[in-house]
Amino acid sequence: MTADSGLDGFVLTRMAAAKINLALHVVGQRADGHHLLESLVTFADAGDRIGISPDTDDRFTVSGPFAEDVPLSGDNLVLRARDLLRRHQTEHGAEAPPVHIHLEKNLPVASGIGGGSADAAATLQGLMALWKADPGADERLAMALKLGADVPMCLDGRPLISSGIGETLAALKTFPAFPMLLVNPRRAVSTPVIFRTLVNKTNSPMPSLDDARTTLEWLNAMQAMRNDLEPPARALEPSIAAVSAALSDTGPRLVRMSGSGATCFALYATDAERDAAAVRLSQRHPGWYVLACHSAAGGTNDSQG
Ligand SMILES: C[C@@](CO)(OP(=O)(O)O)[C@H](O)COP(=O)(O)OP(=O)(O)OC[C@H]1O[C@@H](n2ccc(N)nc2=O)[C@H](O)[C@@H]1O
Ligand SMILES: Nc1ncnc2c1ncn2[C@@H]1O[C@H](COP(=O)(O)OP(=O)(O)O)[C@@H](O)[C@H]1O
Repeated sequence: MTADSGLDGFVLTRMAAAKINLALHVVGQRADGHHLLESLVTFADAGDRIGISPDTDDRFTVSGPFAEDVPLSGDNLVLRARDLLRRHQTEHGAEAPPVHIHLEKNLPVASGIGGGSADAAATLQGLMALWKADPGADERLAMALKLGADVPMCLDGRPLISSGIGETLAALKTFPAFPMLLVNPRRAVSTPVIFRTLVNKTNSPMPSLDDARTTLEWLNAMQAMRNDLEPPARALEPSIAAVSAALSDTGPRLVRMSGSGATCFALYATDAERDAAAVRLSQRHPGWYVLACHSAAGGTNDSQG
């Protein structure tokens, strides 16, 4: 396992898109301690990248700006996904020959935008294609959940509403794309710690989103929603308040923290407004991670208005 330069020459490449919890309501807790969530989720048109090629032995290499922050051991979600799918193949008498997997780590680690989950999902998808593996929908969901609560939604990759701990997914019939900024203060935040410090485990559910059609209707609906993990994350990591305030100063339509933090997102009316905000924030806060991108559109509505 060594550092490597890039993805040129790989037989197969996959994007592992950043996941954004546009809203996240914690509505209960299971007997096993896992929290029951309702979340409005979309994906960025940017993220990590995975390359896979057949090889004589299994290999794993990592490059990219956040390569040093990911475990290179078997704990890496890329390797856990590979090993899980291989076990499934072996149990079904199917082939799972050695592969070289390369991870281009572009997303900050432990940042609330599901980089590891997206990497696991992209690895499963890539290896299913390479090994011609077809576990079926139920087994695929079970494997994804074994890797993490966010992995099923990352496999889906479209704007959706998730519930349970992330096992129930409902794709959105319409959802607008937005010019979006993702900003992280480069402070890792631990998901289990945030869940543990959350005081109120039973909060009001998300409102019905059945009537939202236009961009304005979606924005109004999202403004009335919350991220219940934001208060405990702000208490643990004060730089989240600074990121959120700096984003709010740039005239966006919505600012909120994603997942368990610390990344905050801002949605803008136009690419030009987003780009001006990105320049301003990068100049004022050179230590922050600032990514200008678009969020994915759902269904047939790809309006950017
Ligand atoms: C909070 C969310 C929102 O999308 O995202 P991130 O902040 O991680 O991006 C997810 O629920 C995170 O999912 P994921 O990152 O896959 O978490 P997992 O590895 O399954 O769980 C890590 C730990 O977080 C806690 N956990 C996770 C999910 C959940 N619904 N309830 C929990 O209490 C548990 O202590 C668990 O052991
Ligand atoms: N491929 C990977 N990318 C990022 N983190 C990984 C990966 N594999 C394992 N991890 C571990 O998973 C944890 C959560 O990372 P990540 O998925 O980036 O968090 P989040 O979902 O909060 O953005 C980290 O503690 C990290 O060490």
